[in-house]
Amino acid sequence: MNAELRPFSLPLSDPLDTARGTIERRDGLLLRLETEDTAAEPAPEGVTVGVGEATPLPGWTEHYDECESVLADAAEAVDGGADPADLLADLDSTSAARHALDLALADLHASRDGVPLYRYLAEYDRSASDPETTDPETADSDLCTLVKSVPVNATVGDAGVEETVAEAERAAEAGFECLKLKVGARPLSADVERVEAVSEALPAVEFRADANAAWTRQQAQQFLDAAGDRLAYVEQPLPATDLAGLAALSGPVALDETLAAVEFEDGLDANPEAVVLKPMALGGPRRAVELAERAREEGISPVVTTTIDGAVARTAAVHVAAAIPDVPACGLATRKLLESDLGPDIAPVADGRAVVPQGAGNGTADTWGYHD
Ligand SMILES: O=C(O)CCC(=O)c1ccccc1C(=O)O
Ligand SMILES: [Mg+2]
Repeated sequence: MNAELRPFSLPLSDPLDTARGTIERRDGLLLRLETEDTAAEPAPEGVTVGVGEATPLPGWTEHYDECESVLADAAEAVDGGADPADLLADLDSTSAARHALDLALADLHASRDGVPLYRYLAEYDRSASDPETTDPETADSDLCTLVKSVPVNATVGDAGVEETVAEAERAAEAGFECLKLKVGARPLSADVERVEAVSEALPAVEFRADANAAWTRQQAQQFLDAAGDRLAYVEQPLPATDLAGLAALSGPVALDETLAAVEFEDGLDANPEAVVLKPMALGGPRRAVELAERAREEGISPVVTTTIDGAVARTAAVHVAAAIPDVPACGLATRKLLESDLGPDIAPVADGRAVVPQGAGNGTADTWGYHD
């Protein structure tokens, strides 16, 4: 197998203001695997390609430099004859790098099988969770459900009341039925006012708020008491590792940063309303689908989002969402925040839903040559 790495840098046209600061650009690496494999039905070209993306974001993943260095080692090992699947374990503490390899492998397998990535992911999860009863002969016919699109939320950055309402109205006008507001960057009373204003302006829309770990226990409870009734949940009201505080809050809470900082099972024990699954922060699309299944077993809602990734990882996250039955609205409408992208958008958002690509694999292998 042959492995190649290529760095990229994507500026945001619309920087995202959060309680943690402003996200202005996304730098990352594409990983391309190519194999002349011995599949029953080899691709006409005689090779199969898988492309993965690592777009690290400290706070959720390792830093860029570490990501680049471990991926360069992995690519060299693959070129030297190592089985890439054996290298995944080495990347356990570098989730963005692991994501690139996990996605490249999943894309390669799905492409070789001639199925869209979401079908491969759903199948992979079934056989992982129930190896005894999954008969490979019949499994595929059981899983022929066509998922054409998945529901997505609009993401509204931190801003004053008027701008927040205007932005929310534009999103609702564009067909979004679920909106996520960034909070925690201004005084509590101002955020409560923003939530009240949007929910009064748009009574039919479901709202979420994301505090990006900005509050103390007391502030978080105060916000939930004042605005909780108007919100489906508050994402990450407290610092990532304050599990006891998160578990003690009264009102609906979702975990995001926490999932990148502690064992997933410990996060589930805090009994959140929802878990925000970022494949980039969890080590890859296959892992994200497994964790979604675990959350569901506990009655916890799995919401899929990205760290504002490029087209390769964003499309893969759409496949992850499509592999989860009855997935709730996901934070996947982030293409419009980017000024340029790794390739054409094959999972475009319209009317509050993202189109799920139906070609083989992730469908983004040609992004490799896009900027050439
Ligand atoms: O979930 C969404 O609506 C979009 C993604 C998002 O908010 C986000 C994007 C980059 C980094 C962190 C976050 C976050 O959920 O906190
Ligand atoms: Mg979040």
